[in-house]
Amino acid sequence: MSVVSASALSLTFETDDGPVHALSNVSLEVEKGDFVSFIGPSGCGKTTFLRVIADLERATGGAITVNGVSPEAARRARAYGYVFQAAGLYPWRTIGGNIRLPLEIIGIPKAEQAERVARVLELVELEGFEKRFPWQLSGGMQQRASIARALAFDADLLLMDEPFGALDEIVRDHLNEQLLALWARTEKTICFVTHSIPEAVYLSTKIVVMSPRPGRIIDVIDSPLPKQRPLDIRESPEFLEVAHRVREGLRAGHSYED
Ligand SMILES: Nc1ncnc2c1ncn2[C@@H]1O[C@H](COP(=O)(O)OP(=O)(O)OP(=O)(O)O)[C@@H](O)[C@H]1O
Repeated sequence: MSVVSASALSLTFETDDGPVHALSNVSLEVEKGDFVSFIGPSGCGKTTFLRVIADLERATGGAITVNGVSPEAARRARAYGYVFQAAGLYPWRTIGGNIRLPLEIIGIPKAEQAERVARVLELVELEGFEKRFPWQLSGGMQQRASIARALAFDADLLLMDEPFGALDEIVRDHLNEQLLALWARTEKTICFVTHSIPEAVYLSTKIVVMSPRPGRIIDVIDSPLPKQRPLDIRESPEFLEVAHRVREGLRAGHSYED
């Protein structure tokens, strides 16, 4: 069974300036354990697609299931953790307090909250930072804390919307490595939005190239790269070939617009 199964999905926003076709005829299967990146220019519907999976938007056409059920049923069953573009930590709560907050809201017993916080802090390599406040952490560490918060739900599916977009390249490289290690250890299914070709190719088992107006899929690339990926794999011919195909797809999508 696919984790996400979309078939001829479309979503049109009715706005004062007329309809906006954010998604058109999107069909995609995300299998358990996949690391799927969505790449494409601004406005091609990447965030909208993630939000449909998360039941934060409703499709206006086609069909989608998450873990075999409707996005609403999946949300109620806490099927996913969501990591946003900005870390979005509450400044008046400690890192541990931020991670705990959603667990408090859904009524997880205190002892289990503590266990989960300790486990996810270890997964993102932030042991010892539980009692610090967000402003005492670097941008990269804050983003890791927000990943920890999403992991604390213990869902098999992680939705990540450009989590590293605001970070400099060195920090981003490091977080990409850490995220791959975390993915390998936890065997989660990850849907990841990015604007960066190297990031998409480095991280993914499957790359979905999208194009705007209307937002649609141009190409789906199954990565030939092995699961173990040192950073210097980015200089290998296989890597460069996939990056080239992504770039070609983006270019083709762009000329469609003109
Ligand atoms: N609530 C909304 N009402 C009207 N239009 C919307 C709404 N949300 C998104 N859109 C439009 O739908 C299109 C797709 O937006 P979306 O945010 O999914 O794109 P994106 O690919 O994630 O872009 P970016 O890379 O800039 O985040 C855009 O044209 C956007 O303006």
